[in-house]
Amino acid sequence: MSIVIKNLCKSYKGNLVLDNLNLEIKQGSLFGLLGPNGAGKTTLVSILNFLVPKDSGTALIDNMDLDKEENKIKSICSIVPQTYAFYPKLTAFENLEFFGSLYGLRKEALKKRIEYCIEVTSLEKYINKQAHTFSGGLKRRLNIAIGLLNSPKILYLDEPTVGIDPQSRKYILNVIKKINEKEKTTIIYTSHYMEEVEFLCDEIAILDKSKIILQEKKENLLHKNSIIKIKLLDEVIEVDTKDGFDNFTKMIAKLEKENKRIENIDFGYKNLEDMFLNLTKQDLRD
Ligand SMILES: Nc1ncnc2c1ncn2[C@@H]1O[C@H](COP(=O)(O)OP(=O)(O)OP(=O)(O)O)[C@@H](O)[C@H]1O
Repeated sequence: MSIVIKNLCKSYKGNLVLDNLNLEIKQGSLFGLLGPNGAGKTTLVSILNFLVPKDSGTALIDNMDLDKEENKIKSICSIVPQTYAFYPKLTAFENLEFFGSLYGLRKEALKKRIEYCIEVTSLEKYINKQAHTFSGGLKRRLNIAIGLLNSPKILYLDEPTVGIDPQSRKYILNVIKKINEKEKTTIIYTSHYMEEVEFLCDEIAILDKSKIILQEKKENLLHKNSIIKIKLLDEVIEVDTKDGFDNFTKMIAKLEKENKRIENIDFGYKNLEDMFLNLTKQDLRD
């Protein structure tokens, strides 16, 4: 279930949020969408889920046109929003039953799907408790369980680990990995937590100032991280240190022996966060 976005534009009252945005997400990908506050991540995800209208541009979801196949697209997609999307006074089970019935699930099919969603998110002990009594981590898990009810082929998760402790975060990340691996669900994951995205995603894009400023496979990004550039007077030597620093120390010794003068050494980005801050610059966003 691939996603192909072309020249997507969106403004809110003259404030340009998405400017001719182009993006491709492959089927089965665990795709990390990063960006500073206000970059437009939620707007993009909301447009793809018919929650916000676009101004112009096209999007194909599994080869279906966003402008023409709303119902079919809705039937294969699901969004787990940043905010809690359930009724606090209902129990977890009642919430799942209610939202499952909105998807047209009935009787045995509904029961089976609810059981699956409860199992994946380990909510067994809490299904008869009212949702407002849940901890932050449990609320997030219930949000995800609801998002899985329609067996989505594409699942959008908008900052699903905000405000929860490291244990719950780790648990939720593993749940998401499992869904991607077992059900081959394409996952679009927005987050501010770089280490989460580094752990979870196989491809990463950064949205900043209304454009995609980087899209790369994670392995390529990590490979770039391991490259040290030694700048001489008239050449740049790249040393890959992914297997350790032996190559680097050998190269330095060789250059010394050859009496080559080193002008500068660029150690690259320390990690994804370092790269993110470098690319999006460090100024504070509103
Ligand atoms: N309904 C709206 N009306 C007017 N402006 C909006 C609306 N929704 C979002 N915006 C503005 O659009 C810009 C992008 O917001 P959006 O929520 O899409 O960004 P984001 O990348 O998801 O941010 P965050 O990481 O803080 O959640 C922001 O400047 C925001 O203030």
